[in-house]
Amino acid sequence: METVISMKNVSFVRENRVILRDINWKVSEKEQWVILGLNGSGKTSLLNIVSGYQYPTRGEVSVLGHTFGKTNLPELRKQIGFVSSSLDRFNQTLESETVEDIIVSGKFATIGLYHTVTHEDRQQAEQLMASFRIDHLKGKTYDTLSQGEKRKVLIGRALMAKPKLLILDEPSIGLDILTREEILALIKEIIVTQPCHVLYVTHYIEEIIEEMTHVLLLKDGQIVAAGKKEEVLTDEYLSETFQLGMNVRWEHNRPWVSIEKKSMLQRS
Ligand SMILES: Nc1ncnc2c1ncn2[C@@H]1O[C@H](COP(=O)(O)OP(=O)(O)OP(=O)(O)O)[C@@H](O)[C@H]1O
Repeated sequence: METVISMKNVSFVRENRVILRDINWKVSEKEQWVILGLNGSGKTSLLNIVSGYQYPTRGEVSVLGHTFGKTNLPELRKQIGFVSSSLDRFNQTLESETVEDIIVSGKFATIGLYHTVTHEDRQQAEQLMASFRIDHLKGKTYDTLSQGEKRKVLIGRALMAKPKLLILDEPSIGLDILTREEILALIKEIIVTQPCHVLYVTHYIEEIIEEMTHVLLLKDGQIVAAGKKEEVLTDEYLSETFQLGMNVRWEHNRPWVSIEKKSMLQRS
């Protein structure tokens, strides 16, 4: 079985602060992982290391068979699709782009189209739009889209490069319940139909759909638990991770949490 991600004793220190400490984590074939943790627990830092945008201070990292320090990181990055709300930083450039151009640009990992686009590229983008049921948005510019439509376009853009690893950093942020379920349905379709692994970061435990198999819990840059979701999503581990008394229950193969009365409305 091929290892998708391997981290051995990884630490990440910035400005004399330990942001990630002694991370030992392995993602194998056919595993779809969710990363959970409070604000500032180190989730984005972990994703940035996986995608080669930040280098660990200590430890060994290997992603999709590329061992850091012995590999060409730009080559690795081409195999990783990254959908993050931080793309909003580039909104200025995105705003006036059409949906189809944004999706095609995913092939070149650029914001804006600066490369020669082939007929095949256009066809692939059309197929993606059809499968995401956003073909009616063709010709529209990004600034005219709803939040949910924008999210679908960015996920489509990430898939354009046929990534082996798709990182989704809080893709449901700012979405209403209906639109969030649409995005989750899309992610389910991707997991089932595409040969790529998903790494999903969220603050909402009920977004862990049936197809997501494993969970990593982070607290203060350290792993609280990592493994099969049924073993990790326990009252004890969740309460420790979120520093609140929490109870988990499973409904329609999804975990839902409630907060214990004594922990409600507490102020730090
Ligand atoms: N390059 C850096 N230099 C200094 N501090 C950093 C750097 N990167 C991250 N941090 C700090 O490390 C901590 C973890 O940040 P990170 O963004 O990884 O957390 P997170 O779990 O993704 O948070 P959120 O859920 O709020 O997005 C934060 O306190 C952040 O300020």
